[in-house]
Amino acid sequence: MASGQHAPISESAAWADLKQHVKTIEGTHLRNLMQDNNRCEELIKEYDGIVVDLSRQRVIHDTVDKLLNLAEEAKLKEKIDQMFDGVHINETENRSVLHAALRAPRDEVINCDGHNVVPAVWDVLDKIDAFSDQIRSGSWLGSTGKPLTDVVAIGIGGSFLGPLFVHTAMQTEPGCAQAAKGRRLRFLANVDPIDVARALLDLNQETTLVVIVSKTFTTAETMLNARTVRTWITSALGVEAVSKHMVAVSTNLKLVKEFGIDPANAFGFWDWVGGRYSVCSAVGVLPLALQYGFSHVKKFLQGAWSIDDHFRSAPLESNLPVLLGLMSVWNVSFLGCPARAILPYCQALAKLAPHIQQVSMESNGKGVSLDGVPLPFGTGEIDFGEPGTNGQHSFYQLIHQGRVIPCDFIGIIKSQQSVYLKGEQVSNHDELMCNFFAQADALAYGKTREELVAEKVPEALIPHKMFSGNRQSLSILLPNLTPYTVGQLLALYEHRVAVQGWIWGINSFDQWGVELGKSLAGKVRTQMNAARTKTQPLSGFNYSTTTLLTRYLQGKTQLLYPDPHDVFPSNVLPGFEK
Ligand SMILES: O=P(O)(O)OC[C@H]1O[C@H](O)[C@H](O)[C@@H](O)[C@@H]1O
Repeated sequence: MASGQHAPISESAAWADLKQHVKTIEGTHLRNLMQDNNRCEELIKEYDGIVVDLSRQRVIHDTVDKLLNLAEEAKLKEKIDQMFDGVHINETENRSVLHAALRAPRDEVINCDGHNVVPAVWDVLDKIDAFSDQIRSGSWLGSTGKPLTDVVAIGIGGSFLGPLFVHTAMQTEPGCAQAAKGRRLRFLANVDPIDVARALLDLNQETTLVVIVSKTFTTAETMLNARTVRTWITSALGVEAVSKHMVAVSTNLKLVKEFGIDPANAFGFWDWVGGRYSVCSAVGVLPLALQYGFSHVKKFLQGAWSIDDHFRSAPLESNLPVLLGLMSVWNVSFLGCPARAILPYCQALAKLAPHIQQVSMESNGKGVSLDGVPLPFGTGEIDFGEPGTNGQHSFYQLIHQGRVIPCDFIGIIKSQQSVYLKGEQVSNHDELMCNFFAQADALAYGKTREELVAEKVPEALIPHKMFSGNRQSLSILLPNLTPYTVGQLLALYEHRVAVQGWIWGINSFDQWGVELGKSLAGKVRTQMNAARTKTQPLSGFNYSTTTLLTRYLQGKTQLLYPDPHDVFPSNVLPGFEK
């Protein structure tokens, strides 16, 4: 190792101690561990209405102590402090990591490079408050004098997944639903023209506001979609309509202006907000405020801040994101479980897993330490998930009897919607939650041969009907699903991911791994253009790519640009008739 470089955490005594400890845990079964009420009580934690039950993790008191030793070894407390102090912990990009400042109360002081960033955050929030109110109240009208009732938010990755998650979670909350009456919010992420067709279906240019969301304002997919939708607007309403129908969210206000958007209609944020951590900036706040009004979105920010404040101040042993992160490190690095299932028993959380997938996998899927030293262990988790009970009828088979996949069960005490049919044993939400409670115990306890014999199951079927159990999960119970608790849930996961990254000693805030594919796509684009317009032969690709590309190019001979009206044929997109 070069001088100045740190040894990976796996060379520490705390890591070795945990490795050793695995043998002790291998001698236990959750079936027995769950009988120890004191242990369970110790592992059930609560903060600001959220209950986190870690008792079905494969841990005993000692394990938690040893994980806390590992946290100390990794200087976790210092790392948390450094983040809130605005230290440039994203070293490869030389940036602070201050998404928590996006939800800080007005009177909070959070410094970045010697100045308090909170007033600037609130300047943008106030601007969104005023703008969204103008749109919603109809004091801002489209170019033909009609109110703008529909919003299309164009963005991808972090400029899409977080806002979609929160929108999905708020949609059926009664107060939010009431506030959104008569309005539509659509997202356009994929560069696939099919996504354009879906996003614009049934929309009318005269009543549509387009929000282009891109931190860099250079992302190829977003910019092509933005140009496409601009054409959709201008070919119906004229070029002058852009100022009334298109606004932008970006850190790159220069490019926003060059695109033709009035700087007055641009909502900024800062390089200390990572894309996947940007939902609390104008990236999420603007589209959500347009749909639901700023007051609801403000509660979402307050919920996130509640966890931020807890994260920076609670002792590590009762700090929810810290404990959640440590459990994940234990599962991934010591118990050999590289995947994690995120299973909300709430349809409104249907987009939680896709969002956390980016937050977690883009943050922690790294191969080298902060110092650039290749790591002798794998980092990151393979995150996936679906709402329960849908997942139960799909992939849970594998989780029960196939591979061991630690699960996050998320349940809600009071549902956004209440249905209780006369004569039914339980309400519909209770029925859902019966599954939430049952699945965690089914995984932990399993089913033994003895139990099956007692049930007189035929011998030949016994091996098929046995469940090993001892499969770890954790449960998060929220009092309800409101903008506030959605904010809490978001921050809980964001900080948990950061904790994991700090323990592993990686930079969770860069994403160099997405660059290579982008630049290779650029090379293909250049050659595709040359092949289509100058019938130039392909060069520089391997045999396989050349073969497939040739087949692709032969399959489509279109060389001319169609008339804009053909770009949006009327049979696909009403409102774009010739
Ligand atoms: O917001 P943008 O600059 O358009 O970036 C959109 C996305 O681009 C890349 O794929 C990055 O890996 C993501 O982290 C980012 O969220």
